[in-house]
Amino acid sequence: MSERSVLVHADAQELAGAAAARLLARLADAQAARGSADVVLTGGRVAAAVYRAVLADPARDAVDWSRVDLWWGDERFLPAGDPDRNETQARAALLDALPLDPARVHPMPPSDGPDGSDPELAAARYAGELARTAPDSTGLPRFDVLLLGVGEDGHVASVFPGHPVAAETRPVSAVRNSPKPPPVRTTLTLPAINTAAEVWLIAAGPDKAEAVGAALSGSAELPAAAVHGVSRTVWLLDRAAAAQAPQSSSR
Ligand SMILES: O=C(O)[C@H](O)[C@@H](O)[C@H](O)[C@H](O)COP(=O)(O)O
Repeated sequence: MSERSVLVHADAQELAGAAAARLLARLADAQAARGSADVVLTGGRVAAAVYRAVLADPARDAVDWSRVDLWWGDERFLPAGDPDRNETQARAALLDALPLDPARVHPMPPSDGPDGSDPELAAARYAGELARTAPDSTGLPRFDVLLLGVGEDGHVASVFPGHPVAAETRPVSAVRNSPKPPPVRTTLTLPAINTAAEVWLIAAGPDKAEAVGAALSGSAELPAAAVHGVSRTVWLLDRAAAAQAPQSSSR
């Protein structure tokens, strides 16, 4: 049964530093155990703060970045290099400064890539890339850590409450009419997210308090309430985002 931890930090800066330190330790442990590590990145302001904190953390050298596979949980379906792409923002915040193996960095396809402006084809292409590195018949790599931000509406990745993508069973899906701009995206779906060994939900600020509180209370209609790691689910919050968390949850 998946274990849940809820860790509350004084503010967004402390949260980002703690999440970064935890991520580096987890990647180093995965490499010690199996020689490599797979991490799934997400987008948004909080995630970008975590990436910057990883760059600033001296412990980043404890990870052999040439043996890390980087995936994305979702992407805005925009041309390569667009400043609004999650990949562009992750590269600027961290990735371009790391000695990564380019063959092990797996961005979701851009809208000017081989599939042109068809997000369904782009989603299928990414599913194929995932399957190519899968160690078994699941069609997915062994994700050691899958990072998620949390939207004010309780979305994670690009899985939005009440949107058809929330019921999708294929591992990767196109998203049209996203309530959060831009309107077209690609995303891992809830079943794919829930194959990760550890799922980390990272949220900061008062505007997330209601969604975080509802998700931790088990509000079934929220994607943030529906995600869990196979071995561990970790909520990394600042005090403002944890303000409505049920008391029993904080530890
Ligand atoms: O593409 C995206 O926008 C993200 O993947 C999205 O899921 C994000 O993580 C949340 O909306 C939280 O964003 P903030 O951390 O900026 O509030």
